[in-house]
Amino acid sequence: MLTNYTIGIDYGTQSGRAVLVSLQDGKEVSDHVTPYRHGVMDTELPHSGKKLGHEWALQHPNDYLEVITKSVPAVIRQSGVDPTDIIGIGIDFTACTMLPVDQQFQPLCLKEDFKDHPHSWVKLWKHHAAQNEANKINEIAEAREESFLPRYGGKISSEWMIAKIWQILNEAPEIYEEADQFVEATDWVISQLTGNLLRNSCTAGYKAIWHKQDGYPGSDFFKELDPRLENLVETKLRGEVVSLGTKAGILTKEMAELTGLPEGIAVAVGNVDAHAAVPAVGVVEPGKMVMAMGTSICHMVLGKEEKSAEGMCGVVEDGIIPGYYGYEAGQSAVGDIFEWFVEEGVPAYVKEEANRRGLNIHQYLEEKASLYRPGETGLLALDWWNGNRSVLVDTELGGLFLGMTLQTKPEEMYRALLEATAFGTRMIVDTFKQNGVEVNELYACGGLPQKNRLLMQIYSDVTNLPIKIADSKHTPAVGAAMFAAVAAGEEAGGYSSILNAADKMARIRDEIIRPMKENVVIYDKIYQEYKRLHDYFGRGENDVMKKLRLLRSGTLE
Ligand SMILES: Nc1ncnc2c1ncn2[C@@H]1O[C@H](COP(=O)(O)OP(=O)(O)O)[C@@H](O)[C@H]1O
Ligand SMILES: O=C(CO)[C@@H](O)[C@@H](O)COP(=O)(O)O
Repeated sequence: MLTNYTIGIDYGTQSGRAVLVSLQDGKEVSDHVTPYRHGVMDTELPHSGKKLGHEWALQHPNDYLEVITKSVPAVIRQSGVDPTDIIGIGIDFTACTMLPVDQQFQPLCLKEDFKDHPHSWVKLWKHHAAQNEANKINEIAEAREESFLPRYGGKISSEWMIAKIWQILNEAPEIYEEADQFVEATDWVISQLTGNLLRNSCTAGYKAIWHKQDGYPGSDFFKELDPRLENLVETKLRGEVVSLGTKAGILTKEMAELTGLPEGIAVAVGNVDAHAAVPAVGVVEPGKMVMAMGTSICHMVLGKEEKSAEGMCGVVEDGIIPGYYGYEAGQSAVGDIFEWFVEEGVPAYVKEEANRRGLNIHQYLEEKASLYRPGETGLLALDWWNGNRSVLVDTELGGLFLGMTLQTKPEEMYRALLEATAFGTRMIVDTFKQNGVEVNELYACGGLPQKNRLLMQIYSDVTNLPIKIADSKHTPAVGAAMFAAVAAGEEAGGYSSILNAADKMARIRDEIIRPMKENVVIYDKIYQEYKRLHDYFGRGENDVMKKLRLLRSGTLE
């Protein structure tokens, strides 16, 4: 056991990161990042340059394979570890990131006949163009009093599998017809490593309305959505759904040659990025909320009973850790909002000054924004730059700044954006608590906790909760490596369960960020105003944000 290692790969929004992890203590021996060559394709297709509509977000499946062929050999090389000591590999992915494939699991977008068709490509989690379909799914599910709806906080999101599939059917029936199956990218990558296509219970549960006891919604529900969808589950969503930590198969000879890994090692079934992070910070019991903080935030918490909370993304039995109900909620833009501001919203003098001081713009603005006390900017923002995932589940909402004057400074606006995202998290925490899901402390992982100290203090002050930070550069990847150790099994030198793996491998920093009393009091007052604005613009009292969208698309009647 002591000399064994596994590899975990975290497929994020902009890059894939591999880590080689020691099974003895969870230490990341080496890591390597491969940025996606095609990034997020949200304006046009490769090859043809064909324009994409508003709210589209696609990816290139070959970028995922490039992460394997570049980052895996790199981590083996850097580590100096003997490849024969590597006993398994696992991955986690953004979700629902899905694609249509043919019978040989080949993505339709890689076939000559379909490469110029936008609907043949991978739809990234943040592809929000299936909102009409999501609205209809919700309307019909509500009218039929479908029992699955409360498990998803009352609403199915346009980010998820069924809405995305239905959009394909509506806008490109020929692609729908041609697809042998629609699969999560995480399951597709595993099929490329093993030759087996298995659906993991985590993405199926959270993103495709699958339930451990009830399975998918009935064919009568799908038929009412659209008669052409009646047999979707038995046809294009068919396949075994297996639990996390299951061995999907063994690494193929071809993949072994491409990566330098031994042929035949265990490959774990796919997982979701945020969910994989939970055991990696040692959270295997209720009351501890894990925030995977990057482009977006996913909020994960475990419970002993199945409860319903408005706007949560889902509660899935065994969805994160076996034996518990796993709850997920989220904010669909966080780091992305800060990036938007840094790229689109700061004047030249800020860039020059940051440059002169050898800081990036985030660092420069964080430093300046830290000099303010809560409330001092006089600003309040709504964090809906990419819609609202929880608790409103509405991708058609937009961002808002309030209180600007001729004296407003960029650092004040940056601080207001950091605060707005913290208020969004508080809304989620409060909603869970009000519905009987315990949240007593926060655990943070992902890129943001390491990059922005002010942000973390604001989150602690706004929620009035202590925050523990992951002691790992790529926490979800470590989680994926832990599930790989479980897939390999004790007999191969791995672990018999994810609880045992977490016990030995989870790592958090010693330092805890604690709420500062004087800040908590002021933020509590500002939060009441945030809540009022949130409800006013988000719950239908003033639909101006939606009207503006309709005006933009020329469809306001
Ligand atoms: N110093 C910073 N402060 C706040 N946000 C930052 C900072 N540096 C980068 N970001 C944001 O972090 C996000 C990337 O987060 P990361 O966790 O690395 O990636 P991913 O979400 O793809 O997993 C980007 O949206 C970027 O704008
Ligand atoms: O929605 C989920 C998980 O359910 C995430 O994959 C999605 O928010 C993307 O996460 P990142 O911000 O890229 O870490």
